[in-house]
Amino acid sequence: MLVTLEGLDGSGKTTCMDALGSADFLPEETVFTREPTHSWYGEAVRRSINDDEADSLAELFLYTADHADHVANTVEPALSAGTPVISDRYSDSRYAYQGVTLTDRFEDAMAFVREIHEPWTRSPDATLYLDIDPETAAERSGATNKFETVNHLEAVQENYERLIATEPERFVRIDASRPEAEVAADVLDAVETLL
Ligand SMILES: Nc1ncnc2c1ncn2[C@@H]1O[C@H](COP(=O)(O)OP(=O)(O)O)[C@@H](O)[C@H]1O
Ligand SMILES: Cc1cn([C@H]2C[C@H](O)[C@@H](COP(=O)(O)OP(=O)(O)O)O2)c(=O)[nH]c1=O
Repeated sequence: MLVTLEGLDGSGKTTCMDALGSADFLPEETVFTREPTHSWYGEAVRRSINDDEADSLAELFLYTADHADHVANTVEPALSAGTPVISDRYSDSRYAYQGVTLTDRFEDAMAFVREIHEPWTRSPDATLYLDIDPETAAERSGATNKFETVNHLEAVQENYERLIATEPERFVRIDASRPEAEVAADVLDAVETLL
């Protein structure tokens, strides 16, 4: 089973991944992973994130290359062996974020990004959406990169809502504005139920 965590920057994904890492109900071999990954493709992505002049279409393909490598070399092999995979960000991040950065180039940028993935990606079985308002998200994330402004995060949030409306059965919405321990407890409960 592939479970993904999604949400705005600062929504608490890393904090919840840490809590999942010490959950005793998960098999020892569970793969905890993330996008951008730690591979050299992921390094290229981080370089682009920190470059305010990066071309948004080139950036989409860097993220997508990282995803292709992640699916082929981490996600699929684990799933084929029956090992659960939990990923901090995954394809929905591209649909939501690059669905915003590419709005000046495509009529429906999110649809374009989805079409690029559709023939080869492996969709998540379930996605936990850490729901938080853009102001709190920007505050918590410290607005350290070009994606972390309130205006940008508002548009990203709208795209996440579009994705949830399209596939409500895949998403579990978690109110991430509550204290860390409560959010993490809900995430653990949701994953235990899913598995
Ligand atoms: N529920 C919460 N309430 C208050 N602060 C939180 C909460 N969850 C996370 N934080 C803090 O917000 C910051 C961003 O959290 P993090 O888990 O790194 O988010 P993300 O991985 O989604 O960007 C960290 O300083 C973290 O300690
Ligand atoms: C995976 C992914 C991340 N991003 C953005 C979201 C973040 O602003 C940035 C880095 O992601 P990440 O390191 O997960 O940031 P955070 O822990 O703050 O949520 O990259 C995209 O725009 N598209 C993507 O496909």
